[in-house]
Amino acid sequence: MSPNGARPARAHAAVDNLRSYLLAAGRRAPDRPAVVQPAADGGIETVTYGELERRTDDYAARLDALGLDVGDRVVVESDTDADAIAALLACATLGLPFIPASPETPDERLRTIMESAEPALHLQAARGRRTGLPEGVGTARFGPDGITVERAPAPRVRHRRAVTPVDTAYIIFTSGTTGRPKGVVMSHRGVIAFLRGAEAEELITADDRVAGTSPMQFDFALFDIGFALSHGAALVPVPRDRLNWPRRFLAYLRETGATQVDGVPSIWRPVLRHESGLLAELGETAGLRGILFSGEDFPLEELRSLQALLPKVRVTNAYGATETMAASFTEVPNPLPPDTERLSIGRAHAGAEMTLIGPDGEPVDEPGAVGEIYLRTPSLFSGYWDDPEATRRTLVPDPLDPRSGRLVFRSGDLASRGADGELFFRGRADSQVQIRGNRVELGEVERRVARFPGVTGAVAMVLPREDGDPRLHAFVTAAAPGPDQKELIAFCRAALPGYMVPQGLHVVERFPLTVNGKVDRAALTALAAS
Ligand SMILES: Nc1ncnc2c1ncn2[C@@H]1O[C@H](COS(=O)(=O)NC(=O)C[C@H](N)c2ccccc2)[C@@H](O)[C@H]1O
Repeated sequence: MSPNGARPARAHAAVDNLRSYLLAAGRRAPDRPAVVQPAADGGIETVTYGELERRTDDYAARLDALGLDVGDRVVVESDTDADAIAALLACATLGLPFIPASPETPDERLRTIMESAEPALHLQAARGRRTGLPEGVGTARFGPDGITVERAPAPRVRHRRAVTPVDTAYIIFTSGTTGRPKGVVMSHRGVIAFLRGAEAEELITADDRVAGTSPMQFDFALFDIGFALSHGAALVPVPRDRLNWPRRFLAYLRETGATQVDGVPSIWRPVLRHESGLLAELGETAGLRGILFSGEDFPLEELRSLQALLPKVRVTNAYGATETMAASFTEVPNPLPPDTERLSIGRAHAGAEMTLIGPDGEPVDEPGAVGEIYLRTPSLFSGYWDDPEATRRTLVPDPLDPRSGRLVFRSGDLASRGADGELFFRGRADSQVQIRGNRVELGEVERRVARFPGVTGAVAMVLPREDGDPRLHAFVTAAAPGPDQKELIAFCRAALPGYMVPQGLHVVERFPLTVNGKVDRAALTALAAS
């Protein structure tokens, strides 16, 4: 029992909490669709906002009975569907930070995350297959009939009485560059401040149906949930077994009436390669009107092909990091001007601001000059879980107003400003590489290689060599029979300075992808070493 006897209050409806914020739009219209998903009988079913709220309350009552305290973590392992969303919102209602995980998460990685986060409970879908969970953790399953507890969480004292906006809504573990996953801690206030900024962009309305294609442990999936529900729109989570087959993916978009498709650039690669005709038809005859991408640069040739097939569809470049959910939404001009070298990431969404800072800590304002993006925003993360050192390096005093005590997000991304002040993404600061003392912009190498006839994609990387200088490698995908390597190198030499001509060339069938759908550069490194 809690020291003061009474049970902890739930999040008060009047203060910022992810649950009340995401269900508010549906309160005014409880019969509108909240989630469109596969039905048990193989068809499509719609879960209304009213049903979603009832399921959320049902799960919250069951979780409350377990005696957890505000701040106790809950791993929620599932693909995205209405029940999973109800589980997330039930956690938010009680102030239980959720740690989303997708069923594809390898056992070892889940164990590492759980050792770090020490969750009170592992909650998976009724049909989830995860076993062998650590002894000290409670285990339960959620489904249409509510939550069934297999192993109750250890009893604890409940110290907290209220759930406040600065309490943690979720922790997303990203694969930190050092290999140890970093837990990005996001408060209710941070997420809601961001979603309010996104709403100000007026990208969608309550009549939209937003297809989400990211796995749940990627904050892109949480963005899709928040983005759709905060507008009172419907979310259409695309099951993985449909996403991976172009024809089925496009059929599912048509069947569910998706009007907006969110995802990383790589989700379009198989569709462009194998089903461009069906895609064009979808743009013509179905209700598709928007595509939003994020996570990494969209290769320009692929983006041009997509726009040519979907001339009426607005493409939005959503830029940002998990630590602030995102930063900007920029419409991609259609068609892309032929001399486009890099994509604009525009300006920060309403309520935030991106500043470029040079190596000397001074602002960089002149057009074309490269600086590191520092983001001023109310949607800052609270810090990295249990890692004050990494937090101090990333949440830094505002370089333009250091005495104010205000912190800003040091993004690690480089950008330059265009003539009207809009930003252009120039890659990661830590991937700015030196070859023989010269700074190489990998994007420039990739763009040149991708222009070679027959090349369908290019990724450039600098790989260290035990004995000598780092070497510049290019990995290409190409239509058969693949490029003549000497001709491709000569083609690069004709336009790039010597130090930017790839010294290693590797033709691959397709680019390896991370679980979040980004190009897996670590896998390419291993391939180059093999
Ligand atoms: N539109 C981009 N162009 C080019 N590089 C990019 C871009 N969006 C990120 N990135 C890169 O990815 C990094 C962030 O990676 S991340 O923390 O995993 N987050 C994401 O990738 C997605 C992000 N949280 C998000 C989710 C939902 C909507 C918008 C944005 C950024 O620092 C950039 O380097």
